[in-house]
Amino acid sequence: MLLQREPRLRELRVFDLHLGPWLEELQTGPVQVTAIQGDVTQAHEVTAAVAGAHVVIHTAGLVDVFGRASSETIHEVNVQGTQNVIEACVQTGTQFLVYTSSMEVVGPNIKGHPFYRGNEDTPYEAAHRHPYPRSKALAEQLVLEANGRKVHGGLPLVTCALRPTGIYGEGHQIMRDIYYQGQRLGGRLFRAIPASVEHGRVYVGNVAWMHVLVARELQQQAALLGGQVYFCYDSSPYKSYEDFNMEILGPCGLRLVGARPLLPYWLLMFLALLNALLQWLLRPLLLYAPLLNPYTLAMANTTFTVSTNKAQRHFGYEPLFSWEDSRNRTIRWVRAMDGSAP
Ligand SMILES: NC(=O)C1=CN([C@@H]2O[C@H](COP(=O)(O)OP(=O)(O)OC[C@H]3O[C@@H](n4cnc5c(N)ncnc54)[C@H](O)[C@@H]3O)[C@@H](O)[C@H]2O)C=CC1
Ligand SMILES: C[C@@H](CO)CCC[C@@H](C)[C@H]1CC[C@H]2[C@@H]3[C@H](O)CC4=CC(=O)CC[C@]4(C)[C@H]3CC[C@]12C
Repeated sequence: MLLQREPRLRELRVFDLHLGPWLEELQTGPVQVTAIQGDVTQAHEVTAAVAGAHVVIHTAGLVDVFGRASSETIHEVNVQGTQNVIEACVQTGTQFLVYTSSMEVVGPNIKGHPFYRGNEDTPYEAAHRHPYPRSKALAEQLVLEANGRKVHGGLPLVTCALRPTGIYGEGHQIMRDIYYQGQRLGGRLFRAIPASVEHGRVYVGNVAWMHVLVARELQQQAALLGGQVYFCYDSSPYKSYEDFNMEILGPCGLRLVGARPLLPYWLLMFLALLNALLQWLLRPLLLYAPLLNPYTLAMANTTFTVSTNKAQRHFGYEPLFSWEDSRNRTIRWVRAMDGSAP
């Protein structure tokens, strides 16, 4: 999107642990695209990649709520990695840093308090035990506290953090896994979450667009945007996590069975705990990481939606993709996956 929507772009550097063939497709236009294979936990690699950059968009992260990675690894990538990016900006004189934070920095909290169509100023007790939200909250704090630090050359570092709600769209692995789960169950999914529990979702293209826009406006309005957080939002409907997924998986042939959860919450939590026990027992032999675990069940059962226009007020953000367009693009992606089932 930077290549399509940022006319002043002269070079795009993509720094990632895993580079993919998709990068070759980007290298066909007038803008120089530099792919750098590297690890954000390695400060020297980050510094080398950042040197000479005008703006850094730091979106790398270990997104794991399924117990695949250790809490130490999650912390090392998400927190230490972010610290490395900040120090690289300071040492090399890069003045603008945008961080991809997350709704999870706020909630849902461990007490299951609902956050109903809240905004960046809504009071809410952010309390986390899980390594992922803790790491995102610590990383966001580092980024916001770094705002105003002097970078090499004496100018101030200008930072901000974007907080996407549940991202969906092309490449969404969880949506993909749920689709194949439904196919294995004869085209059916079984409701486990009450339809009344709203969970915020935002299309990946609109998240990308907000990053492009804030990276541009951060340079023009440093005093207003520096040190700020912005929820990522669009016109995706407020629905339960499962009902939202069915907006996409329904047209792909799946059916959600049950107008209300087929099992009581206590039984679902028992099954989630059983999954967690199995994961622990099997770990020496294999990685067992199902969707259902105590954390994901609690998350899915706690309302968390945002209603805000802070990004619009501060830097003129308007979603680039309508709900219909976002939905149709995602449906097309799911349909194109057929035949590539794992
Ligand atoms: N998926 C979601 O619903 C949401 C994601 N986010 C945030 O968005 C950002 C992108 O996440 P997704 O696109 O969902 O996940 P993703 O796993 O598709 O993207 C993460 C990227 O970071 C790279 N990466 C991981 N460890 C690295 C390391 N040590 N060094 C360099 N690169 C590394 C991965 O290779 C991958 O390309 C993350 O910071 C995540 O916390 C925020 C809110 C919602
Ligand atoms: C119990 C299952 C019955 O169908 C449903 C399980 C759904 C969960 C896998 C998801 C429910 C809420 C999701 C999280 C939410 O969208 C916020 C997130 C923000 C991020 O930064 C990363 C992803 C995630 C933690 C997301 C992960 C999947 C859910 C827990």
